Amino acid sequence: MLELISEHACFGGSQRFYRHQSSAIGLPMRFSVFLPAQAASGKLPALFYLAGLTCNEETFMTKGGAQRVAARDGMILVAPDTSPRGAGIAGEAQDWDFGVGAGFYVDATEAPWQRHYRMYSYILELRALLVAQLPLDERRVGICGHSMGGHGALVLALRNPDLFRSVSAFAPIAAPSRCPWGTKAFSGYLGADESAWRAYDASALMAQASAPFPKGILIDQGLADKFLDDQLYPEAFEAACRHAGQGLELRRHPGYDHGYYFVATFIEDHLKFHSANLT
Ligand SMILES: N[C@@H](CCC(=O)N[C@@H](CSC=O)C(=O)NCC(=O)O)C(=O)O
Repeated sequence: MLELISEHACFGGSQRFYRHQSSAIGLPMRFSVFLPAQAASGKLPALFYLAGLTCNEETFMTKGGAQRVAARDGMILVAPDTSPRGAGIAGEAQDWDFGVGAGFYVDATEAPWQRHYRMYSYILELRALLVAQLPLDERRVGICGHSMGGHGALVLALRNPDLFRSVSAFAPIAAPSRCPWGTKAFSGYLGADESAWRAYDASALMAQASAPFPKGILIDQGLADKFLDDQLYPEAFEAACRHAGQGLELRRHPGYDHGYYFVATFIEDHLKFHSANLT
C-alpha cells in the first residue's frame, strides 16, 4: 500500500512523496513521483531516476529541474531513495560512500547487510508496484541515473532490457569493480570474490551483451568532474559498447563538474532521448 506523505502542484501536474513497506528491503521506503497533468487521461511513459551517493528521494526533484520538460512532454518521473534507512546496523551512517545513502543498487550477500540492503531487487519491486498503482505504461519505462545512480541505471537496464527499454546516465560509475567507491561497496556488500561483482558492473555486463538497446545509450560526462579520473571510467564502458556493437553517445562537456548544475543543464536532452526511444 502506498502512503501519500505530501503533494505539491507543479507545472500543472503533481509532485508527490510516498512511503510504503518494501518486501525486498523489509523496511519502510520513500520515493517521489512527478505526475504530469496528462496522467489524468491515460497511461504515460515513465522515467526512473536513480540518484547518487548521499542523496535521497527528494534530491532529483528539487535540483534536477526535470518537471518542466516532463510536464510538457507527458512523462512520469520516479525517484527512489538511495538505500534503506533505519536498518539498525552499527556504523551504517558512518561513511558517506557506504551504508546509508550508498546502497549501490546491489542485493547484498554479506552480513550484516544482506537482510535489508537489497536495492537492486527494490528498484524492480518499485517498478512493479507503480505500474500496478499509478498510470505508468508498463511497455514504456526508461531508467536514468547520476554517478552511483548512473551505475545503477546501466546495470538495471542491462540486466532487464525488457523492463527498462531505454537507458541514459550522468557521470556514471561505469566500471565499479576497478574504482575505490565500487571496490569498497562491492567488498562490503558482496564479499571478496570478485566474480560476484560482475553482475553489478556495467562495463563487464556490456562486454558480454549483444547490443540490447538498438536505439542507443546516452551518457553525459563533465570534464571538470573531480571524480572523473579515479572513480568513473566512462572510457571502459565506451570500449565495452564498441566491443558489443552497442550504440553509445558519450558526450564530454568541458567545464562541467559532478554536481546538479551539470545534471540540470542536460536533463532536457535525457527526457527527450527517453521520450523518443519509448515511443
Ligand atoms: N560528500 C561528498 C560528495 C558527495 C557527492 O558529491 N554526492 C553526489 C553523488 S556522488 C556519486 O554517487 C551528489 O549527487 N550529491 C548531491 C548534490 O546535491 O550534489 C564529498 O565530500 O566529496
